[in-house]
Amino acid sequence: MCTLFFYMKPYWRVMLVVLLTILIVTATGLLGPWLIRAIVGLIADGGPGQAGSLLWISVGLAMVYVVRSLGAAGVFHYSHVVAFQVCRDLRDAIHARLQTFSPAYFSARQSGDIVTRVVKDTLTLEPVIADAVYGFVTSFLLALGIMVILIYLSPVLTLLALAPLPIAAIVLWRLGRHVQPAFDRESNEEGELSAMVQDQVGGMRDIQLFNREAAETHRFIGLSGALARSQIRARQIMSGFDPVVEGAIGLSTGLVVLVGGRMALAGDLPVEDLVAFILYIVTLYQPLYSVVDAAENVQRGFAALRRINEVLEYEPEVADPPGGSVLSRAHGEIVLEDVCFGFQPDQTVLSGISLEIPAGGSLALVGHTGAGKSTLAALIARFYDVSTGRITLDGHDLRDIRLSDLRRNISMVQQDVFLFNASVRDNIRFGRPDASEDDVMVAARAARADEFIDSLPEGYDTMIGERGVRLSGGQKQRLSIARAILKDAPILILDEATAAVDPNTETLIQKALDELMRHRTTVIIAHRLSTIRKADRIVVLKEGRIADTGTFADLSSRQGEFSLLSGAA
Ligand SMILES: Nc1ncnc2c1ncn2[C@@H]1O[C@H](COP(=O)(O)OP(=O)(O)OP(=O)(O)O)[C@@H](O)[C@H]1O
Repeated sequence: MCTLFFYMKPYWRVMLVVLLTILIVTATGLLGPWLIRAIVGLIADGGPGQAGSLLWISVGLAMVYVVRSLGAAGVFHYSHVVAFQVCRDLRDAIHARLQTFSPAYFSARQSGDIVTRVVKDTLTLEPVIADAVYGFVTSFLLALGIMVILIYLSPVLTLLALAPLPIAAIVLWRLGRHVQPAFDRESNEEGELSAMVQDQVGGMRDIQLFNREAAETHRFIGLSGALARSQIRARQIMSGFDPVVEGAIGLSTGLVVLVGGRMALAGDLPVEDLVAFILYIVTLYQPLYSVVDAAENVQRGFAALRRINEVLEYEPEVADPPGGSVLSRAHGEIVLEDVCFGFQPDQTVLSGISLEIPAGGSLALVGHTGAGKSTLAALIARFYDVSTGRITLDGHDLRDIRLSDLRRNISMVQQDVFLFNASVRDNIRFGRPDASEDDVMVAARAARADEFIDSLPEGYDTMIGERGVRLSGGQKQRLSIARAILKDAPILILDEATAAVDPNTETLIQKALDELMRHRTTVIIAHRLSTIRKADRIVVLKEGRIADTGTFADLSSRQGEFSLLSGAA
């Protein structure tokens, strides 16, 4: 709830307008039955002189309802103005927060669930802010005003009229306690369903290739059915609310008519006061009605807010150091001192790694699959923090350098290339949005990507589809190399950068990469040992430890782990 108020605060002026309008709506709501009371009084008194007064009160009554409806329109409009803006701010905040999380956060969660939190959960709060918050304020003010009037009209009848209220409130509260877990379950299942659809859409080729359509449909139907059951269960509990309120109104009105009617017959209560009393009781229970109506939104809103807060309050494993040192362009000396790391506390992926890569030097990491090569590269880019030991860049512990400065100094070409659903040009420009058209073309040429780009229907303007689906694996890899070339960072990490291209193209790209590596500190990960021949130093990793190290010539002449890998290559 605090989160909600925090995000509503900037809109206090508009909220003040809404509050003033609510006062108008409340005042006119109280005035309506009062004028009807006056009309009944006039009629009861009778006599020829009453016709003029009747006209004026009728006009007044009509005016009251016109003003009330205009006020209600104002409340509706401005409350939604606030609500949608608060939702937008929350959405922006949660999205901005996600940008600061390390890969550990994303690998532990389903992307569809994260999308649901950003897009859907934030919108679930809209009716809470627009209707519920103002609904509660209006209801409270209206109830307060009516109580004053009722006591003024007849304290005894007021007591009778209010008798069912505590019972109704207790029953509603007890029902409400069951609704919240039902809505929590519903929200979580919605997230799971989105995640499943996202997963299935991404993996549709494999689903079809392995003939898993029926099984996946069955899985979907299972979760979809569970969601429907949760939704029905929550509404089933909610359906108990209406009869409670209706029952309370009925009981209250019945008691007032019985006792108030006898009082009127005995001449102890003017008939117009009895009429007004009955009208006010219905109006008094009306707020209870809107509270009940709003309750569903509020319960759903709370469930959504909990999921939003989980993201907003999540402490990223890798964070900017407070007052971290500023690093403009690094020389590129990287040192690993007795580094150990595991993705989970009880897991060891790398242990006892000590390495030095001088500025401008190149280091190749080789080893069997799963040896920890990509993990080591990820530690240098500080996607994760080391468990023990430390990594330094130009003598600074990575944890002391501002993340944006560190990442600005690193270009990475990864095995699993990620491209955005944008034009070829924008994808190459991703790391340097201000790059000129010429710079983009020079980078594309250096990565041997220019030829295939020119053959695309719209050249550099061609949209490449989600994750670059309209390109081949080798084309994607060349675009990602062009992107790294354009970024022009002093540290280059090539993680199987040429694995997806044919041998001829690989030779061409290798030339471009050799050129690129010349002035940069480079970490190369490759299974094809031919690509690391020129590295200053090669480190052989085995089960997360350094098994051997030396130049290509050194290692080739020894009968160690490297020769086993060469044999495999
Ligand atoms: N996000 C993760 N969470 C948990 N364990 C992981 C994660 N990523 C990798 N691992 C594990 O860490 C180990 C090292 O993986 P890594 O990707 O570094 O190996 P690699 O040497 O680069 O392999 P390859 O040559 O196949 O790319 C593996 O056992 C892998 O299962």
